[in-house]
Amino acid sequence: MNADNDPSLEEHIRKAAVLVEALPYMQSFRGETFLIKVGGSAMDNLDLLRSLMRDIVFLEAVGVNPVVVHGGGKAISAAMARQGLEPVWASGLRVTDSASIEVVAKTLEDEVNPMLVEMLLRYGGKTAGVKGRSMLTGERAVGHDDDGNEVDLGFVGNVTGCNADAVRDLVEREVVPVVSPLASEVGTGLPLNVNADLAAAAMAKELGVSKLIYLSDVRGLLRDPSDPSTLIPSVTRAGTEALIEDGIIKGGMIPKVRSAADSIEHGVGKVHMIDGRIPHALLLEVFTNVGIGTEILA
Ligand SMILES: Nc1ncnc2c1ncn2[C@@H]1O[C@H](COP(=O)(O)OP(=O)(O)O)[C@@H](O)[C@H]1O
Ligand SMILES: CC(=O)N[C@@H](CCC(=O)OP(=O)(O)O)C(=O)O
Repeated sequence: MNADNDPSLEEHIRKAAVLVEALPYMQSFRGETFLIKVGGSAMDNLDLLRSLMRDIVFLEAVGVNPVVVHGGGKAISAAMARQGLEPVWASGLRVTDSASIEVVAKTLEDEVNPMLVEMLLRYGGKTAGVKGRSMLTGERAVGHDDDGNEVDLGFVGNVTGCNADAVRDLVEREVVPVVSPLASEVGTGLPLNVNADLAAAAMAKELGVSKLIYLSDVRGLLRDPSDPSTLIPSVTRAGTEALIEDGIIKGGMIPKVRSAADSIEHGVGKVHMIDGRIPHALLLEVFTNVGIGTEILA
């Protein structure tokens, strides 16, 4: 049969060509570990979330070792509202009292984590949910109000230690770990609520991954957060500090970027910040040279 006069065959040939275009990327990433942080804001649309989980299964099938750390800030706020609890924030972190930490743990470990595991399984992935607090240790974080006064954040932690042996073990068995962002308090063993970006960066450092990929609801780092056309495609670690000093990077983006920069200083190859609202954002970023988000380099 001649492809010239068979449009359906031409379409199949085009699809094969798309696969082959990804070959050099697949060859260079084979055997590498990517830490993928899925933010709560990338979970708004369940169809897109399922599609993202399928892309993660795809990565695993072509030889990459994906490790997932998830957030779930929006789900926590919704669960708190159902219990009549009002979310309070300081320094971009949720002030977490003893009633709230129960909601945080239940939402992240018993709802969001199993949902992601279930989605990965549905696409034929091998996967296991992992409680962050079985690996991460932390100490109480201190927040600040707008006037710079210290705020007691309750059961909120900074990560001080990470024993990722359980995750390495899963990766070696080609199982995709899905990790929830809580830590055990040093000394007491109490659960601490950890910002998921910080948990992801700590694990990325410990695992020495080649890529740390943040999926959120913005195109990437923007010069003007309200204007997607101001995307910063590439920035160095030092460049991010300048963007913070200039007030371009604000709010919850500050801990994300600082922890990302710190992870690069400690051996992580590259950080990508991409928009989970774009279908196949992850595959586009990794397997093409389109570069749809922001990359942070050494
Ligand atoms: N310079 C910036 N570029 C992009 N987003 C920014 C910037 N400064 C602040 N932001 C805010 O950071 C948010 C993303 O961070 P965050 O809320 O922590 O996401 P997630 O919960 O998905 O991890 C964006 O929705 C945006 O409002
Ligand atoms: C201390 C703190 O703020 N913890 C976060 C943990 C979840 C998270 O970080 O979720 P996202 O990635 O969706 O923002 C919280 O309670 O919302």
